[in-house]
Amino acid sequence: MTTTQITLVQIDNYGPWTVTPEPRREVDLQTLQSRLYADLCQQIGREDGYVFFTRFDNMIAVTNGLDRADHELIQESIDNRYPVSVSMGIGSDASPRTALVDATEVLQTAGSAQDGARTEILGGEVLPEGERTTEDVQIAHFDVIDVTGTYTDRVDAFETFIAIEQGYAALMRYLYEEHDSLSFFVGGDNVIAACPGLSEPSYEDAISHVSGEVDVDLQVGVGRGSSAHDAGMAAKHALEECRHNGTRVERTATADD
Ligand SMILES: Nc1nc2c(ncn2[C@@H]2O[C@H](COP(=O)(O)OP(=O)(O)OP(=O)(O)O)[C@@H](O)[C@H]2O)c(=O)[nH]1
Repeated sequence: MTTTQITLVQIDNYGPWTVTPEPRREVDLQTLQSRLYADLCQQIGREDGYVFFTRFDNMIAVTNGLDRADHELIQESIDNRYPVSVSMGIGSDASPRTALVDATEVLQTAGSAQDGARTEILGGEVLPEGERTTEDVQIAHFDVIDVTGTYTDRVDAFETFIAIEQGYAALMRYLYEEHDSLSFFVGGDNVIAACPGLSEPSYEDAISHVSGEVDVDLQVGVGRGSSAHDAGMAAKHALEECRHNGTRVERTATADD
């Protein structure tokens, strides 16, 4: 069984900050957001977690292996170096969807995202070290089959962008509603999903659904591990197997098999 630890990272009181004392230059906000995301990638990644930019003001991380002190250190470091601070809510569950619901509740219970008095909240429980297993995280790494030949080298860049985004939208909704999974666009033609312990037919169904709905053809590599990094690397290797074998779904074997 999987147990995904999810951390919701929310910039404190960001809405008011973007317009106080008057609206700030958009390019400066974009620079701040992308630097903060890169920073979190590095700090969470150092502990083998993954973070996804999501809406930038709210970012979602898979943080199996990060304890409370790791979270605190990241918050302190951000506070010391940025004009904004971040709050973090943590949740753990077999279902990534439920883990995120729990993580979200931690912050919502503490107050509004636009409450100037609610800053640097850290709440929720991390997975106790003794309860972690080598199969806690399941990561699925999707990409569009031959995006280069079908889109990038053939149609204009915006047509390609629309096709990729539509594939992403169809996939994220299907995996969320049918399989409690959280999917994130990570650039190029790639989507990474944090999933519960799904079997191969579930992935085949997801790929067929996206193909039927928006005519975008996907392949997926699936991996398990004790952390997002471990599971994600296994998924990348499995995706290479898809490319090598011409298959749609490849999954590294797990103890559940
Ligand atoms: N984030 C991320 N992006 C990747 C990765 N691999 C490729 N990309 C991106 O995806 C784009 C397309 O690369 P590929 O998916 O290898 O190209 P393709 O033409 O679809 O070829 P096949 O995947 O072999 O069908 C690249 O330009 C990168 O932007 C990855 O592991 N992670």
